[in-house]
Formats: sequence, C-alpha cells, structure tokens
Amino acid sequence: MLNKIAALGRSFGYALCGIGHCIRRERNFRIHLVAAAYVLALAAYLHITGARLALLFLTIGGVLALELVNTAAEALVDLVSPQRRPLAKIAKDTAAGAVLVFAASAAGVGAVLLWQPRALMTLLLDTLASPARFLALAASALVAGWFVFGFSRGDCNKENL
Ligand SMILES: Nc1ncnc2c1ncn2[C@@H]1O[C@H](COP(=O)(O)OP(=O)(O)OP(=O)(O)O)[C@@H](O)[C@H]1O
Repeated sequence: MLNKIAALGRSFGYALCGIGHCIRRERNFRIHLVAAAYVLALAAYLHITGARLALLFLTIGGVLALELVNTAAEALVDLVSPQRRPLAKIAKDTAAGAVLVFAASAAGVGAVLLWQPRALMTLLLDTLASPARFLALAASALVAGWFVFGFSRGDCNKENL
C-alpha cells in the first residue's frame, strides 16, 4: 500500500517536472501563463463566477495542456529525427498549429466572457487617473516581460538534454 502511494507521488512528481521544464525552457508556455494571469485578474475584477469562470478555467487549462503536448511532440521529433526531414517538419508544424488554433479560440472565448464595455472603460479610466494603479500595472508588465523573455533556468532532467 505504501509502495503504491509512493509510486503515485512519484508520478505526480514527474508530471510537475514536465510542467517545470516548460516553464523554464518554453517561452510560449510562459506567454500563455502570463496571459492566463491577466485574464484571471480581469475576471476577478469583473466578478466573473460560476459557469463562466469554469469555462475560463477550462479554456486556460486547455491552452496550457496543449502547449505541454506540443513540447512533448517537439522533443520526440528531435529525438527520432535530429536531421531535418519533411515528416519531422510536418509533425512540429502541425503540433504548433494545434496550439495556435486552440489559443485563437481561447482568445475568442475570453473576449466573449469578459466583454463588459462599461466596466472595462471604468477600469481603464480609474487606472489612468490613479498613479498608484498605473504604477502597479506598469510594474506587473515589467515583471511579466522579464518572466517571458528573461526567465530561463536549469532543468530537473538536465542530464537528459
Ligand atoms: N528535424 C526537423 N526537420 C524538419 N524541419 C524541422 C526540424 N526541426 C525543426 N524544423 C522546422 O523548424 C521549425 C522550428 O523548429 P525549432 O525546433 O527550432 O523550434 P520549435 O522547437 O518547433 O519551437 P520552439 O522551440 O520555439 O517552441 C519547425 O516548426 C519546423 O518547421
């Protein structure tokens, strides 16, 4: 029984390691994370709840999960075909295309769920009118930019790369 629990814990650990790899090494994954953070902050500001919030979570999870699968496909292609081959190109390009299609539809879902022109205009005007809010937003944009473009760390599977 304890062995099985330990094996379950290990399998979660491997999954987290895969997610950690994407955070450290995949810029596009970090872009999706930052977009998700801003979308969720906006959803909180707009008091989005219930089924609409659930749909938002599902959509964000779908994009991130697909990006993980895309990274897995890229790693497999690099493993089996280090040389440039037409089939390898098809595999990489179609996997990337799948992420693009889902991300575009996720943007559409987000726009529909968060489209509240009056509240958004109030947020914009309040932010422009309040130096503290404006500075907080600018600081968050700087941190987001550093996270997306400057954040790159070692890997828990370093010996395999
Ligand atoms: N082994 C290969 N054979 C043929 N074309 C390839 C191969 N590897 C990459 N390519 C082409 O080069 C493009 C970029 O591939 P690359 O491996 O540099 O980046 P990526 O891993 O697909 O994307 P990113 O690292 O930005 O997430 C691919 O989409 C594909 O069109």
